[in-house]
Amino acid sequence: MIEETAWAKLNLALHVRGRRGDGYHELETLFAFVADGDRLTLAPAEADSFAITGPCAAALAGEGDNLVTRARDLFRERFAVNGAVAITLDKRVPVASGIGGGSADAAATLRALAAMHMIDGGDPRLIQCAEALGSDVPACVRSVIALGRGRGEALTPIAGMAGTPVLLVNPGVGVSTASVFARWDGVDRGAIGEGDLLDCARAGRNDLEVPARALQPVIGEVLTLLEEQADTLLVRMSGSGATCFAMFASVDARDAAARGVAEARPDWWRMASELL
Ligand SMILES: C[C@@](CO)(OP(=O)(O)O)[C@H](O)COP(=O)(O)OP(=O)(O)OC[C@H]1O[C@@H](n2ccc(N)nc2=O)[C@H](O)[C@@H]1O
Ligand SMILES: Nc1ncnc2c1ncn2[C@@H]1O[C@H](COP(=O)(O)OP(=O)(O)O)[C@@H](O)[C@H]1O
Repeated sequence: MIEETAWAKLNLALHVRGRRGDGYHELETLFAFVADGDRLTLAPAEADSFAITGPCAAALAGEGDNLVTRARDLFRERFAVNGAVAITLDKRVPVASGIGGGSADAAATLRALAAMHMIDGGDPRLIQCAEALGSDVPACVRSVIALGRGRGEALTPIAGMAGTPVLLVNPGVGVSTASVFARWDGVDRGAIGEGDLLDCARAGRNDLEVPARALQPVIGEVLTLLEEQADTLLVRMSGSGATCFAMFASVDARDAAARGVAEARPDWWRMASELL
């Protein structure tokens, strides 16, 4: 049996640089990953099966299609391997929430199947599978801090900030990534700078915040609540929202903020963790 964590993805900065002819947008983004997320379990079996459990499972219950089974099928096709597999997805992060839940699940499935078939994690066919499954999936396969370009798949790993305490907060509303991109105003506000990661992130922005807030104004309340917490290093919305995060100078500051958020908004989803 193989267990994999689908580490949740954060965009420390997300600059939209232009619209492309293929329906995607040209991005520059600082990807980071959280040491927690959904959990995948895979085991060889007599017949294929797929079960979803966990606190956020209900949001996916009605959907026949899942990025996990798509990743499984594509992997088998590209690597020409057989063998049934029983997969369980413990869904712990909210669906359609800007932290790459589905992308991270697909990536974890690819990593687990590669391990099961003794295929190297850097095999170009694995990266091709990832690119075919979604713009964020290649970054999620590697799950290291990286600058992403293109539609997010062209990656340059960068150093810094592993272990930084982080708090993720979601107000319980799903946001469609395609709808948020469609509302971007088309203005290129410039590149991400070079140098220290935290300085670059702080000087950067999330260009999808304005369009996401237009669809879900509650995102503004999440950002305000996080900004009110003590000792934050960076407060920002991730991806196309609605999850926002704060990075902290200490574990104590993060834990105090988690208590503060729980008290103010007991109905909002929270995850206290640290950067990978
Ligand atoms: C915005 C980001 C930032 O990391 O994250 P999430 O909000 O999804 O977490 C990503 O670019 C999302 O990546 P991913 O979720 O893999 O998107 P895909 O399945 O490839 O595309 C979904 C839709 O988003 C839009 N899209 C996505 C990526 C991109 N560079 N330009 C786009 O315009 C397109 O409308 C596309 O049809
Ligand atoms: N394993 C999965 N987890 C989450 N969403 C999934 C999964 N498989 C398919 N989806 C679909 O992908 C959509 C985007 O979900 P998700 O990847 O969580 O978005 P985001 O990257 O914005 O957090 C969902 O609305 C859902 O319909």
